[in-house]
Amino acid sequence: MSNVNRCKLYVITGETYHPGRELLEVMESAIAGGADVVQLRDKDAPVRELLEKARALRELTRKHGVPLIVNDHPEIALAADADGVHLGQEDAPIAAARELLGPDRIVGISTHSIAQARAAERAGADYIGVGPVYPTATKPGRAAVTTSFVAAAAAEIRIPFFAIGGIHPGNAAEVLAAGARRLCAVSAVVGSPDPGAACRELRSLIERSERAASLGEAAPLGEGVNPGQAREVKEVKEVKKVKQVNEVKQVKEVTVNGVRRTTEAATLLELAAEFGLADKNAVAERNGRVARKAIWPITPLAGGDRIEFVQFVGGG
Ligand SMILES: Cc1ncc(COP(=O)(O)OP(=O)(O)O)c(N)n1
Ligand SMILES: Cc1nc(C(=O)O)sc1CCOP(=O)(O)O
Ligand SMILES: [Mg+2]
Repeated sequence: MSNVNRCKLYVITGETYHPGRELLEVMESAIAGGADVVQLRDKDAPVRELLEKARALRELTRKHGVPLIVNDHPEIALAADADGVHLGQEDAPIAAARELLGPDRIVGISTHSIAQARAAERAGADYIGVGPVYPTATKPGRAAVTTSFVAAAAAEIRIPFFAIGGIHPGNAAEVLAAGARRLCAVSAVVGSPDPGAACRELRSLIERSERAASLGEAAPLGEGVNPGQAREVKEVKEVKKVKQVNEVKQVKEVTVNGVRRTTEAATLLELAAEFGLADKNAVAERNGRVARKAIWPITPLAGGDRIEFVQFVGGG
């Protein structure tokens, strides 16, 4: 079965957003635009109808090599041979879904606080939803968790997380800057007259944020970045470094704004979170080089590092 690690743009069905257009046509357009994981979510359909939709989406997603997740119903996920199930905090427990679906299918869960995110990771979830980042008509009445939860998840959670809730091309950059590497959307995609175009916009923002993340860190203050091969080599090195630091949490001594302290933070974002800066308008310097906020999640910390944080207040 598939894994979600490689997935960046998660699109969930929402038929009320596209009256007069077929489910399969809308989702095929989303996939063509770059949706790389799809969820069947239908809160109103009777079970038999839900199973039919799941089977139809299974055929479509299989044709395109995209994982299919079924919302709420592990048994329908199994019957339709979907790749996995998405659970909410009030749905079946992760362990029960895992028992039914086995070790290879995907079990994801919604989280609305860092405590729930930690619990999901401990319980063996394959991924979590982090949201709703913004208020959304798709989930009325649920309070927004804001980008501060995104930043906290980026600093701490090691399984993949998808930021969800009110995300659209106009605010996705803010969510990505807070540390999200994966986005999830319903209305912005399936409610768009051109779901493929909406996905292309979201994907291009994700890819731009990834590029910014891997480019920025090596640039000394005021100096440009060399394009081409050097960049690719550096990207690979950065990813390897972050993987290594994420595997082993080490106590290290660093100097922050001139003051020595010990920390277990593995990345600049984790260190920023210790100072309450993860969701603030701030910039950092690491060993004399500017590290823009977009790259904090992938900037490793090493013992002896000298970090300067500058927080901007009142727009200045
Ligand atoms: C990827 C993803 N994240 C969150 C949700 C919401 O799940 P839940 O809280 O169970 O609410 P419903 O979708 O069931 O109304 C999701 N479906 N997918
Ligand atoms: C179904 C759902 N779950 C959420 C959560 O935070 O758990 S937010 C959400 C709705 C997402 O839809 P849209 O992209 O239209 O805002
Ligand atoms: Mg649910």
